[in-house]
Amino acid sequence: MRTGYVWEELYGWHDTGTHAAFVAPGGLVQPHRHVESAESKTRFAALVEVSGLGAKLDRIRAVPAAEDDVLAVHTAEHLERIRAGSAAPRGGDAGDGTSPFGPGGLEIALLAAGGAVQAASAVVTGRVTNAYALVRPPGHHARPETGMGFCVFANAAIAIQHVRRHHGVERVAVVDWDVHHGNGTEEVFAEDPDVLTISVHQDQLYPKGTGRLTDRGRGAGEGSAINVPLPAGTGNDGYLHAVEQVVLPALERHRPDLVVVASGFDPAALDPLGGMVVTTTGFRRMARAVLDAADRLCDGRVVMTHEGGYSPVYAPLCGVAVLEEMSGERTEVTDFLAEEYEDLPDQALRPHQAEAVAAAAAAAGLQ
Ligand SMILES: O=C(CCC1CCCC1)NO
Ligand SMILES: [Zn+2]
Repeated sequence: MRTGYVWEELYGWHDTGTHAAFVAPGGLVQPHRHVESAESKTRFAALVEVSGLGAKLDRIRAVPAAEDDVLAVHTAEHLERIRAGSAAPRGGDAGDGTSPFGPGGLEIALLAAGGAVQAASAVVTGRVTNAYALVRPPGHHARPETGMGFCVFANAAIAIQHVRRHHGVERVAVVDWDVHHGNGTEEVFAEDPDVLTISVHQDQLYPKGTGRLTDRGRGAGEGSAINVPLPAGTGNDGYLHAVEQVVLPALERHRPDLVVVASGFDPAALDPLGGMVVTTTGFRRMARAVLDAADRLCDGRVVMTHEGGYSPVYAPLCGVAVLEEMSGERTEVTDFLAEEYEDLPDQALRPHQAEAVAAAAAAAGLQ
């Protein structure tokens, strides 16, 4: 069992400025670092090293994604928008006005997509069993014609199209456990029956108007998108219930050659953007379930691309927990919150959560 790992220091140089989350400079909020700052990612990378886990992983170096790989997913206009912003003295924006980047941002965004491409290539060529691409900027909101939600390029989608074109991969399943709907990945593959996208997210958190039960893909891809909108306040048992009742049966039905996880840690209890109460234990259980399904279905081939997760303290703990499950290694990293939270009523599966999961399973024809 070999687990690949992508991290490049340059990801920490992606500059999202001082937008103080969503208030533009000059608003009523004292300027502060953007909520999508480097910190939660650089601290995750640091914990991988300091815990000793890094020495047991197969380090995969990222190279910038080739432009034809980007253009397999995005429009030429979008790529030019990023190129122009990157050449501007104060940088630019990925397209929605809240996804800024600094001068040179194109190179870093290409390196993020390229990190996902290299991780996926290492998995499908058998260099490693599975791989975690700790990349930045994130990608799961990026649409063909625009970036959004802090995402510049659709990293996972670009990696999927690359391995389908270059390594004969045909059927892919995407499991997105970021607290926000993976609208970009879903849109890229909405008409493609060979790529199943499953998003488990907080109902109508972001983007508004997408990720509904009724959004199931279109045309030839009808049924190739599954959405599991969960109520705010869902904890470990609710998430595991969603995985067991929807994700696993959908994976069994789709029979993928490769599983891609859009790994966001913003469902975590300490995350400033999410409204869920998942702990490291919850991420560990979800990862275990998906990894075991991949073992049954596709020789364990799993690629994870890092998405959201904004707690500088807690996201790193969640990341190490997932990497431990992927690699089979164990570290001395502990999470006292998980121990305290384990017995809280928040973590129990509540009736309205079970109803939401049952509705998603029914909408996906899984019941
Ligand atoms: O973590 C994220 C970013 C979500 C924010 C983007 C703008 C408002 C919410 N997406 O997965
Ligand atoms: Zn998110």
